[in-house]
Amino acid sequence: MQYVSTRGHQPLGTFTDVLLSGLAPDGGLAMPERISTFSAAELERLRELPYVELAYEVMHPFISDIPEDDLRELLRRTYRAEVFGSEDITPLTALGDSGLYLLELSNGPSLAFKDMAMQFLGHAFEYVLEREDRRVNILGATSGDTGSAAEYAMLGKERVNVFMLSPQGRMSRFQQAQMYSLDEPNIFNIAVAGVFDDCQDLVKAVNADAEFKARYDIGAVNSINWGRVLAQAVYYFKGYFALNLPAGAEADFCVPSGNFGNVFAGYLAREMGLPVGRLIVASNENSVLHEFFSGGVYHVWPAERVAVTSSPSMDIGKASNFERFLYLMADADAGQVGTWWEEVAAGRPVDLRESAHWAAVQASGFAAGRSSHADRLATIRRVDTDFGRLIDPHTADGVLVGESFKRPGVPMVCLETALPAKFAETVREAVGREPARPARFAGIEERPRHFTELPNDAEALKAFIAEKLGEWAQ
Ligand SMILES: Cc1ncc(COP(=O)(O)O)c(C=O)c1O
Ligand SMILES: N[C@@H](CCOP(=O)(O)O)C(=O)O
Repeated sequence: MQYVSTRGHQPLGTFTDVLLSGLAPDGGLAMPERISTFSAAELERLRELPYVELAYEVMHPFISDIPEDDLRELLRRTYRAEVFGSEDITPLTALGDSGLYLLELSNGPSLAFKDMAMQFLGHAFEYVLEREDRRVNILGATSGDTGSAAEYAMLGKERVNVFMLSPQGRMSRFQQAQMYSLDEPNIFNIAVAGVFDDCQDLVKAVNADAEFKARYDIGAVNSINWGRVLAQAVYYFKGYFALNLPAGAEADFCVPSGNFGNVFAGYLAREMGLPVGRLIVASNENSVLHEFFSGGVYHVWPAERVAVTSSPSMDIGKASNFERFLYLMADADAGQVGTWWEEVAAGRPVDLRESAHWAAVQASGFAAGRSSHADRLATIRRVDTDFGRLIDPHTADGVLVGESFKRPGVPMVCLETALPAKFAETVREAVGREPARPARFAGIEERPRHFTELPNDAEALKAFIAEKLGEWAQ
């Protein structure tokens, strides 16, 4: 399988090429040249498979350059009960007889759904770098969860350094402590004076400097990396099959969203033939995605408009993977995507209302809703009281919006994107008690912190990376 850029259509190589290179040279995102699909009979065959086998079936059509046995071994190493808490890996829990379900994605090392793909990336990077005798410097941006998931996945990996940008003061205390308490030679935490979108723009600016990128072997672990999206598609299959529906019956999914990676993975699963009816995008107060799906205009929010909320990982005004979605809505017309993204870069709206693309969006199964702090608190409280289940603020946004789109007779699977322990302040405010936390995180907020403060400036970041890497040579 070959990959192309959403903007230029130039060949980007095969899976391992895009795994290591992150952004395309023209600033676009990697997409497979076609999306392989499962027939109804093939889907029936997948129904009973354990997670590792299911992951293999979903992912291998997109990975032509890792031998089958090696890919199976990488997946076996990744999706283990010791790492994800159960043989099931992503258990599905019914919320009473409401027809709502929680797909548990947050039982991995960092207590957020990011581990589901990031643990795979950790093993895949190690495998490919060893095979090619190379090293990589990962540059990432986090609003709180990608950072710790990436750092935990890359801990002790000799061929990988991680430079992780986070928005100073905009994450929960637990999220900050998870990252900043690490004192490892290959991990560099950088607190940027700005919002998550500034951090993401810095990552893109450094990637756009072809000379610097090549010289320092810069790679990516955000969902701009296709490997993340592909590995995330697997749990939609797992969640769907766990519902035990008759062949072909639809299920809807509701996804707390920010950078649009998770819900895009759901769309990929739908495009591959999984009977997903509707994909519901749940936003918090930073509702740029809700604005698009309800009005047809994508207009990124500038940093000063992005609010600090109690579901901070979704405090995003510019959703990276939206580009992949619009690429598909434009029928893989990379020229059109390039034109749209010139508008996005200039801060101007992309208005699809009068175009055929809007009809494509409306036929895509997407819908969107949004939530507020008060909604979040009420939902955490209600789910706790009615179903005896404590959920985190992001999952609460998903449950609230999911409920509002629930169709009679069609199950609504809400993705649990983090555990409440990561957001104790808000959970305490909602239910008046402390969420449980695994013993390994006891007192984490009190541990010494290791991070560097930098301005929102690409040159300062490049200077920092260059200083840390010294005379970098493969
Ligand atoms: C807990 C949590 N929920 C939801 C999201 C939003 O997911 P996405 O960026 O894939 O849309 C994030 C961050 O990405 C997150 O960390
Ligand atoms: N919410 C994320 C933001 C980055 O998302 P990604 O899926 O593109 O890595 C975070 O917690 O860091």
